[in-house]
Amino acid sequence: MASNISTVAVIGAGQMGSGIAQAVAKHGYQVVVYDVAENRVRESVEGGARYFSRQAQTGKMLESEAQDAVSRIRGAFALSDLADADLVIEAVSENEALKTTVFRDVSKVLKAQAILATNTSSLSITRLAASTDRPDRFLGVHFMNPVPVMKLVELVRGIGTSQETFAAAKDFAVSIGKSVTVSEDFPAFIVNRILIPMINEAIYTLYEGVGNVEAIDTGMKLGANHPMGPLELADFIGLDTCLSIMQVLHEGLADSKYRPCPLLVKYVEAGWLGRKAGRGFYDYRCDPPRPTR
Ligand SMILES: CC(=O)CC(=O)SCCNC(=O)CCNC(=O)[C@H](O)C(C)(C)COP(=O)(O)OP(=O)(O)OC[C@H]1O[C@@H](n2cnc3c(N)ncnc32)[C@H](O)[C@@H]1OP(=O)(O)O
Ligand SMILES: NC(=O)C1=CN([C@@H]2O[C@H](COP(=O)(O)OP(=O)(O)OC[C@H]3O[C@@H](n4cnc5c(N)ncnc54)[C@H](OP(=O)(O)O)[C@@H]3O)[C@@H](O)[C@H]2O)C=CC1
Repeated sequence: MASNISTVAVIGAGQMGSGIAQAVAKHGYQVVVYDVAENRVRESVEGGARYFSRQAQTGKMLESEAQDAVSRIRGAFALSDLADADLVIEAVSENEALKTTVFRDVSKVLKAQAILATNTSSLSITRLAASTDRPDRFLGVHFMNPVPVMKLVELVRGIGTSQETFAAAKDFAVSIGKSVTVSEDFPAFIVNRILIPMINEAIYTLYEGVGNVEAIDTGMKLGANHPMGPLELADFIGLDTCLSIMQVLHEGLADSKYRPCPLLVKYVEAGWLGRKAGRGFYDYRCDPPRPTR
């Protein structure tokens, strides 16, 4: 475990917050998970129990280790329950106004020395830091989905992030078994600057009728050895998140090559957000999932 960090709070109990809680609890930290939706908190804690039970069943953890890990994740139903956190990882939806409101509210209950980290996929770390009471103790700690499986964490300093904060976050990421890369604070950082325009291009390829969903995904899986096709991956990430990232790239870099595909906009407007909504480029209510185009 990293020195000076024993309790980690996760705000936002969606797919990323829940995965972060599992990865962190697995490595000995106490974890507190908070979400505005109480049912999400319960589902996240239950999801953690299922994850560790599978780890024990498949021999990846001893039964006793798995049970200990489960007991380290607790749900929180008020921000005041996060008061003893040494590190807070914010993983609410990719919306700047929402995130700054969360930082303002949580700052009131945190210890002065607590580190505040954001799992944002694209937003300016410096600008988010400026909305907090601790820009020196603020940074981007960008996990990849699914968190328990993916090896990388991208670290991003804001202009005011202190060296101590950066070093503590790096030690923490390494202590939970992740490899670290460092990105400068530019829209969407490194991984998403490259990955999400590729996904957007796949959606244009669909929009312009070059190929259907199946042809595009099969092409990239078998032709480029990607583990998931780009449309399957977009559904996995969440189409709302993909659109937000494209908008940040488009506005932040002022280059038309980042224009979000109108079909992506349409799917998000329809509420077809991908796997988490039951429908996106595939309909997950069918088994196996059926392409929607
Ligand atoms: C948007 C952003 O800001 C940044 C991002 O995250 S971009 C997205 C980055 N992620 C990717 O690109 C993921 C691409 N996809 C993959 O790598 C793979 O399809 C995958 C790892 C998700 C699944 O791999 P797979 O071989 O097809 O499936 P499967 O055999 O079922 O799973 C492999 C392992 O992952 C585990 N796994 C799969 N999904 C999981 C999840 N959601 N949570 C926990 N574990 C999971 C499985 O349990 C399995 O573990 P074991 O090997 O220990 O049994
Ligand atoms: N999806 C991905 O592949 C990746 C996403 N990220 C980033 O992680 C963050 C979360 O993404 P993801 O987990 O996919 O999104 P999800 O939509 O799965 O989860 C977001 C969660 O935040 C909750 N929430 C909304 N407002 C608040 C609030 N005020 N306080 C607490 N919780 C709130 C949402 O609740 P409700 O649904 O009720 O609104 C939801 O449970 C985003 O910044 C995203 O860019 C980073 C890496 C990869």
